[in-house]
Amino acid sequence: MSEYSHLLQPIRLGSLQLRNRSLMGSMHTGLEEYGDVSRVAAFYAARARGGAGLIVTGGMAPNREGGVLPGASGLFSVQDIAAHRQVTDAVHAEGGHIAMQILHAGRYAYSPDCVAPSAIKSPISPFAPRELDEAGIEKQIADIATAAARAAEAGYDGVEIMGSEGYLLNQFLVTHTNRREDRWGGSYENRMRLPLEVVRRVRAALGPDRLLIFRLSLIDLIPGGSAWEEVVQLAKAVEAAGADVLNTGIGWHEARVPTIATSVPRAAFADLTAKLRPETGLPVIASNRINSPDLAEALLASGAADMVSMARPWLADADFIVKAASGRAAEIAPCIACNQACLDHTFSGKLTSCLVNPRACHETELVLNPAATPKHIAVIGAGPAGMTAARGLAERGHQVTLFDKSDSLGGQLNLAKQVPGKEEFHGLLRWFARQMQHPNITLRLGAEPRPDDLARFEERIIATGVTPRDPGIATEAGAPVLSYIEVLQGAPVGKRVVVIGAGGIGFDVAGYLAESGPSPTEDISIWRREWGVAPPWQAQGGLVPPAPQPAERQIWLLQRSPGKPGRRLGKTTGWIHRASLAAKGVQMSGGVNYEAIRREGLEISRGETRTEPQLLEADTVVLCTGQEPERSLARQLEARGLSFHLIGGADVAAELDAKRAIDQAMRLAAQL
Ligand SMILES: Cc1cc2nc3c(=O)[nH]c(=O)nc-3n(C[C@H](O)[C@H](O)[C@H](O)COP(=O)(O)O)c2cc1C
Ligand code: SF4
Repeated sequence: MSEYSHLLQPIRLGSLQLRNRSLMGSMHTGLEEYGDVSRVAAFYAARARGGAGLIVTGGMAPNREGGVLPGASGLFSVQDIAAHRQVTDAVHAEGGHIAMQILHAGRYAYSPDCVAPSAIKSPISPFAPRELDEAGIEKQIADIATAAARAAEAGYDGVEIMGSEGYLLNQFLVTHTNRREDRWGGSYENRMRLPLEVVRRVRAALGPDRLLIFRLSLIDLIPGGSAWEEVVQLAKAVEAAGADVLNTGIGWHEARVPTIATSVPRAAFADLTAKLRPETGLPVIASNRINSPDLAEALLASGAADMVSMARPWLADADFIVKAASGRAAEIAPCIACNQACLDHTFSGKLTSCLVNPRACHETELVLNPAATPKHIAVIGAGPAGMTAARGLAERGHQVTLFDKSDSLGGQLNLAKQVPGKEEFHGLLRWFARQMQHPNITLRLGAEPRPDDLARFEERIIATGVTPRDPGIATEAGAPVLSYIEVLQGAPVGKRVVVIGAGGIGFDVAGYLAESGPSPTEDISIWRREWGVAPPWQAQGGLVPPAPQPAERQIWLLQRSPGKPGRRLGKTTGWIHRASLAAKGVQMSGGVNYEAIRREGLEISRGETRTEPQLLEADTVVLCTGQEPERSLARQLEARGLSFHLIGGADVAAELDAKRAIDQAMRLAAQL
């Protein structure tokens, strides 16, 4: 029997028989708007081939006013059906099943034409919505039902109605956004009316045989959000209205609690799904931060859910289930929940991909074909760029020798994994190490090759990474200065610390120094206290006041440029880092000039006018002032007349950027 016997067990949902219990959760990738349906079809077909039991598409708008963005994809007319048919055919040809998600964004639509139950602007949108009148409400319901009928015609096995994350249906449910006094507002019965009417009409449009999934918000994480009893009441009513399955939705987009970031403990919300399961007769699906077959299996075995949704893990590895089912779980590329190439891209209007798998959403164009002429290739530097290049080249049939001067693989990933909230890097390093066990890769760790050693290779790839940049600040002899590398390698640090540089590394170092005791990511009760998530799920919206966190150290995090520190942090994660450090008492400040590092601390002045110097007393000053490309070997090769390719930090080292490094390495490996 497989170690994943629960995960791989078939399940019947409505009249649909699925081959296993894994659901690829809905993700709007931006591919749909690219205008090349074959790429969308290839993206989903790869996941069907990789064993996904059921795929749910990214949210499709039922009409123009309901689109997340003005150009958002949808099923607006019968003309759109043929394009969607290509996608469903491609998935079915691989033995998979696919449902289309219908998402009406309501006041979250980034458009001046957005609509909502009441004219209350969302804090995350510049547009105030128009309050729907009776006819407007009927139009939205009818458009959603029509989209469902078209989905059935396009060959989808069913639809998922997006009822969570603060979109239109969710907006009707809570008084936070629904102040109506007609039959669509007021009592909870009235506020439930729209979602329930949508379910009834979608069921009628689909007929009895297609699947109807309702994505239900189990915890809104906003003030005035639904209470648990209301969630249960809605679940029962949705069942009675004709849904087949309940999928878990967590938190509104405007919530100030992280719900999918890497610092969120794995399966942090699965106990909500477990609590809902006995309340209805419907199968339930757990979601959020479930990223390994072991965890999915454990949840199913414990009876927490009937199926497990994984969204981003299917970006990181299109062969998730095939690998799990064939004893190759260790080869599954792990989603580290960084959001850097997926959600951050979506929110910047860029095509989604994946930091660990740059082929995600580039299936047709970034292909590792067998090499026409296999070569002997040296890769110098075993960080993420070097390892990605080595593996890609090896898969294509090249013979690769991978050198690194240190005794271990991973380069700067070994530092990242020390940071509380970045525990996923341990798994990423294990996966990379496993990837290097390829018959075409020879590892030469603890080796610093000289140009003469490299002359015999047909290609040379320099991935030697970075060295910390010297910021050129006047420094008194004996001043207590450390580099971020020394700190993350465990050098002793005092109780009063100034961190110079508020980029990603500065934030990581401040977080590392501010945390004593167990990491909240590894202890869910600490995490809940830190973010004010109510453990017994009784509080309205699931929120309680966060517990104050005693500060172990006095920490300053400074940056030279004026304005908000950490502006270049991830679009969807920057606020989490700022809020987390603020809660730990870290003082963040921009517009700071570093005058001198003294034995007593850091002397600063402020602003362009350079105010009177002030001494920030500190026992340790930590430099997080950027990096320089490490190119000494490249220069030696140049002098020797040997050609080479530069990748990763050795090429561009403005800020450590594993996403760019891995993408660049993979593209080079595909070309050589
Ligand atoms: C790039 C991206 C786009 C998403 N788009 C949608 C969407 O259109 N509809 C939806 O219900 N959820 C969407 N989600 C949320 C996912 O379905 C899922 O709930 C979330 O990623 C947490 O699950 P995971 O940890 O398995 O990724 C999106 C997530 C990502 C990363
Ligand atoms: S970019 Fe990061 S969060 Fe997104 S799928 Fe890849 S590893 Fe996961």
